[in-house]
Amino acid sequence: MGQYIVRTAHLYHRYNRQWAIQDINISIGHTGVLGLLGSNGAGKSTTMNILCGVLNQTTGKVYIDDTDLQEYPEKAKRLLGFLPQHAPLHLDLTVDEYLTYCAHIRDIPAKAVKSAVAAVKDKCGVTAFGKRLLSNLSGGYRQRVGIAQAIIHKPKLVVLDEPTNGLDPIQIKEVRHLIREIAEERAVIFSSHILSEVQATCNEIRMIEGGQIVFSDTMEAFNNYILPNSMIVAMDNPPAMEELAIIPGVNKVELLHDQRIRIHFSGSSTISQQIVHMSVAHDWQLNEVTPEKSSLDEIFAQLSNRNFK
Ligand SMILES: Nc1ncnc2c1ncn2[C@@H]1O[C@H](COP(=O)(O)OP(=O)(O)OP(=O)(O)O)[C@@H](O)[C@H]1O
Repeated sequence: MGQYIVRTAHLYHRYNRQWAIQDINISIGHTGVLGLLGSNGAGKSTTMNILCGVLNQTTGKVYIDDTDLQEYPEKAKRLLGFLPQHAPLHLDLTVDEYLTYCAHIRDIPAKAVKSAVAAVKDKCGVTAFGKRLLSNLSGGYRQRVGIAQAIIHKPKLVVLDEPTNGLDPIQIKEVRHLIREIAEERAVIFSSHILSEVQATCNEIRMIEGGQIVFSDTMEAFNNYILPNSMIVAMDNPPAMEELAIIPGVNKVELLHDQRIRIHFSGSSTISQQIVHMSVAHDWQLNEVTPEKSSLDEIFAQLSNRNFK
């Protein structure tokens, strides 16, 4: 068993003249969830399709548990399960028929198929829907069946491309829970364009933008990295805006419609303490300080500029 269940080395891909991804190096250990976060068109699906051997890279290597995916596709693909962005569901089949079909495709021995289908239905919470046509399931349950087909053969690595896309908030919560459960026994890679989604589910994060990885670390490191860069303050006796604007580190102040003030700053995490001290000294009667975190767009912009790898 290798150190990593999946490792890519200098993956590049272009569909036409333009590179869709460039120099993607991702590795993940044998358990846990790695989130691939990126906006639309960033290169998530391209990366995942290559990771799963559905698309051949232009250059670079993918190793699944140290097996070269291009050289030994059959051996490598036995180790992985994949839920593409558009789940490969046959809507005219029942859940039982579909999962039985998937079990056969995955080479599960005939006498073990029934128990494999029952076990995966139980794991994914679809036991009650075995006889239901897939076309009659809600989006959330279809997605559960999509995840079930990806894990029916007990792969060591599961790759899920935007698994919560189009689901309602309750379904999203349930699918997240399922992903975390699945990841207790194996590695999971999943993609999303929603930061909170990745924050809620993953231990590791890789942020991709313009086809390149712009952040690669643990979720904890990422959360520490996205420090607040603005705050909302409310005061009963506020000073003139100019007085706040000249505080060192403050970039801009905005008076909001409810008379609260948004202060944009950079480089200093002590601005809020300074405001509190000045408020006491000048009797501004401060009654609220709320830090605001950057939007995902701002984080992408910051990280892309720094080329932080
Ligand atoms: N089959 C294709 N032919 C040509 N260009 C493609 C093809 N598929 C993707 N692209 C381009 O490659 C780039 C990366 O696309 P990709 O689908 O990997 O991004 P993504 O992060 O998964 O986006 P989304 O969340 O919208 O699916 C984009 O510029 C996209 O337009």
